[in-house]
Amino acid sequence: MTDDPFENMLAQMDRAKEYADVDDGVFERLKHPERTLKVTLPVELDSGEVKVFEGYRCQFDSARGPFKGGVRYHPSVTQREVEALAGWMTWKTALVDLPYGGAKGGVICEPKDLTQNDLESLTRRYTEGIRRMIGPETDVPAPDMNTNSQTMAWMMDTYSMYEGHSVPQVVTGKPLEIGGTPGRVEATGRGVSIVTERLFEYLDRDLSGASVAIQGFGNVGSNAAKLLDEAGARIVATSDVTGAAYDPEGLDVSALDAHVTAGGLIDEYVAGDRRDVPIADGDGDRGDGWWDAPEMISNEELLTLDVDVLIPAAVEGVITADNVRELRASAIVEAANGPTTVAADEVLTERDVQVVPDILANAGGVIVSYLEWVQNAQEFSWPLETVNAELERRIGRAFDQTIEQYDAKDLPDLRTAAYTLALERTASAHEYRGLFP
Ligand SMILES: NC(=O)C1=CN([C@@H]2O[C@H](COP(=O)(O)OP(=O)(O)OC[C@H]3O[C@@H](n4cnc5c(N)ncnc54)[C@H](OP(=O)(O)O)[C@@H]3O)[C@@H](O)[C@H]2O)C=CC1
Ligand SMILES: O=C(O)CCC(=O)C(=O)O
Repeated sequence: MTDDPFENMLAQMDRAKEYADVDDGVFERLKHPERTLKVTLPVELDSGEVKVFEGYRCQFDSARGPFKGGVRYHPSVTQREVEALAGWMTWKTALVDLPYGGAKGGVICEPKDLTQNDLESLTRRYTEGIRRMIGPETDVPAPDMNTNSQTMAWMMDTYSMYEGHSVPQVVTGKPLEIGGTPGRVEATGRGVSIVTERLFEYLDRDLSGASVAIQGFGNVGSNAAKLLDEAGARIVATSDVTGAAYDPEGLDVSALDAHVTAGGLIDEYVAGDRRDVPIADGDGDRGDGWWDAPEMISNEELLTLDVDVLIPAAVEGVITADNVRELRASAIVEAANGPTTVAADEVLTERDVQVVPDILANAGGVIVSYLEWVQNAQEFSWPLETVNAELERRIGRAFDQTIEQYDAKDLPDLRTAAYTLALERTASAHEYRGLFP
C-alpha cells in the first residue's frame, strides 16, 4: 500500500465505485484534477535572507460550482498532497450539498521558523502567484493547517489591491471586521462535535462520560475538545508535535486551551510550565503547590489508547496497515483530512469499528465558509445563533443521508456510503453539463 495521499484518495473512490451509480467514462474524468498551478515565491525574510518557497493551488473539479478549499502552510506539503486534499474537498462539498467544487492550496514552509512579517510577505507573494485563478465566482480559498483569519485578511487585501476595490468574497474565514462570519473559527470543531453526538445516538450509546482521544490540538482539535467536554465527554488525551498529554480521568481542557492559546506547547503543559500563568511557581498550579500532572505519551501511543472515540485532527496517513491492529478505539471520527489509509480502512471495516469519514466529519468548516460567502453576497450579516443553527441543520442532514445510504444499500462502511452519494452527485452534474465544450 502507498503512502501517497493522492493514491489513497483514488483507492477510496475505487472502493466506493462498486456501489455507486456512476458512468465509467465520467468516473474516469473524476479521477483527474482540472488543473494545478505551481508557484515560486521569493521572499526577503526579516533576517535579511532571501528565501524561495514553493506553493500550489489545485482546482480539482468545478462541475457543481466555484472551486472551494483551504490553504495549508506545512513543511510536508507536496503537489500530490494538495491534489488529494482538493479531491477530498470535491467529495465533501458534494456530500454536504454546497454549490461548490473542490480545490486546495499549500505552501512548503515551517511557519514556526517565520516571523509575522515573513508570513505576511509569503502570503502576499502566494496570493499574487495564484490571483489569476482565484475570485469570488471562480475559486474561494479559506484557512487550513497553520493558516488563520489573519492569513485570509492578507489574501483578501492583496487580491483587492489588484482589483482596485475591496473583494471580501474572494476568501472565507476572514476576521469579522472585514466580512468574516461569527462561528467560522470554531465551525470545523463544532461540526466534529455534532457528528460525534449523532454517531452516539445512532449507535444507541451515551456520550456522557465517554472517553475521547484527539490527535492535534490546533484549530479543529481544540474546538472539538472544548465542545465535546461541554457535552459531557471525557477528553483523556490530546497532542501537538511535541507529543500527547494523557489523563485517564480527563484533561482540564480549558486550562490546556488557555496555555496553547498563549503560545504554549503540550510538553511544557505536562511539565507544569504554563504559558498562560504569568507568575507560575513552576508546577503549573497558579501557586498553591498542587499539580496533578497528566502523563506525557507519544502521538503513536495516543492513537492506540483504549477509548470510546479516537479523533485524528492533525495530518493525513496516521492510521495505517502498520498500526491499525493495535488501535483499541471503538469508533473513529476523522477531523483531519485523509487520516486513514485504504488498507487500514479494510481492517477497521472487518473489525466493525465505525469510522465517520473526513468528508462528513470535518465539513463544518466549509459549511460555515459557504454561509460567510452568502452573507458577503447579500452584504448582510447574520448572528452567531443563525450560523450555528444552519451548520447543525446542514451537517445533520448529511449525516442522516449517509446513514440512510449505508443502511438502505447495506454498504460495508460509512465512508463507502458518503463516497457513493458524493460521486453520484458530482457525476450527475458532469452529465447534465456534458464532458466536452
Ligand atoms: N481549519 C479548518 O477549518 C479545517 C481543517 N481541517 C483539517 O483538520 C486538520 C487540522 O487542521 P487545523 O486544526 O486547522 O490545523 P492547525 O494548524 O490549527 O493545528 C494542527 C494541529 O496538529 C498538530 N500536528 C501537526 N503535525 C503533526 C504531526 N505530524 N503529528 C501530530 N500532530 C501534528 C499541530 O501541532 P503543532 O501546533 O505543534 O504544529 C496542531 O496541534 C487538518 O487535517 C486539516 O486539513 C479540515 C477541515 C477544515
Ligand atoms: O472552509 C473552506 O472553504 C475549506 C476548509 C478546508 O480546507 C477543508 O474542509 O478541508
